[in-house]
Amino acid sequence: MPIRIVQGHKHTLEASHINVVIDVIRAFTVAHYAFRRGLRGIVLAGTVDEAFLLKKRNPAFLLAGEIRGLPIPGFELDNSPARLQTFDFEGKYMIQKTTNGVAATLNALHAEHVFVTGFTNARTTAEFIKRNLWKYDDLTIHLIASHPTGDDDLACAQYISGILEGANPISAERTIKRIRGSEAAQKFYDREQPEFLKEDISCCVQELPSDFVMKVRVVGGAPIIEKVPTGDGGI
Ligand SMILES: O=C(O)[C@H](CS(=O)(=O)O)OP(=O)(O)O
Ligand SMILES: [Mg+2]
Repeated sequence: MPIRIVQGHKHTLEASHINVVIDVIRAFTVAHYAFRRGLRGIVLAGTVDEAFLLKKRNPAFLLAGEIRGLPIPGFELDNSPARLQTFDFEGKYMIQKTTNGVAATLNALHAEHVFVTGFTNARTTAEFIKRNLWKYDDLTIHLIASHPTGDDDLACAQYISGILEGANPISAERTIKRIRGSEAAQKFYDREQPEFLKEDISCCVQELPSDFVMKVRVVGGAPIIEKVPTGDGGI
């Protein structure tokens, strides 16, 4: 089974059947929590200007994201899963612009099926793929760990790979330990950087079984992340 793990967000990938883009800290943890709170979809924006343009065309959409991890002036939401816990997403759409996860996804659209996930939905996503898409004889999968150097997304990619292959899977506990110890996590524990919440990392390392996966669909040239129910085999 050719599963290839790729690290970073500036890749040029060959076409494949499945791409899974991983961003644990924090973009697709944010996405997962927002969907669990009623969000209907996420439009991906490559730049801040593009995000504002999308907002102009769709004033009800929420702007969310970061630059260097920090809030973007004029955006309703930053990239903190902890801060969105009380936000009402019911029936809403979000425009997301982030450094790693969103950029990596925009460079990973050349596949029949494109999924995104953090650790919170990693097992659900891996089991969904195994159940529904394991039918190709010559299946090719890219697991894209979007942080260029950090171990958080790489650990999660290896966790997913272990579940897909079923041989010597890495435990959730070991994966969580690597996420907490990763370079990307350290600023969240730094008391001199209070804008980064340690609660964000707690949000990122929980496994939250869901009845959906997050799948990218390109609508009129615009990539949108949507919920696909796990019970739905006909994706
Ligand atoms: O905000 C984040 O967590 C990161 C940016 S950084 O690594 O903190 O600078 O963005 P993401 O695309 O969610 O990895
Ligand atoms: Mg990240």
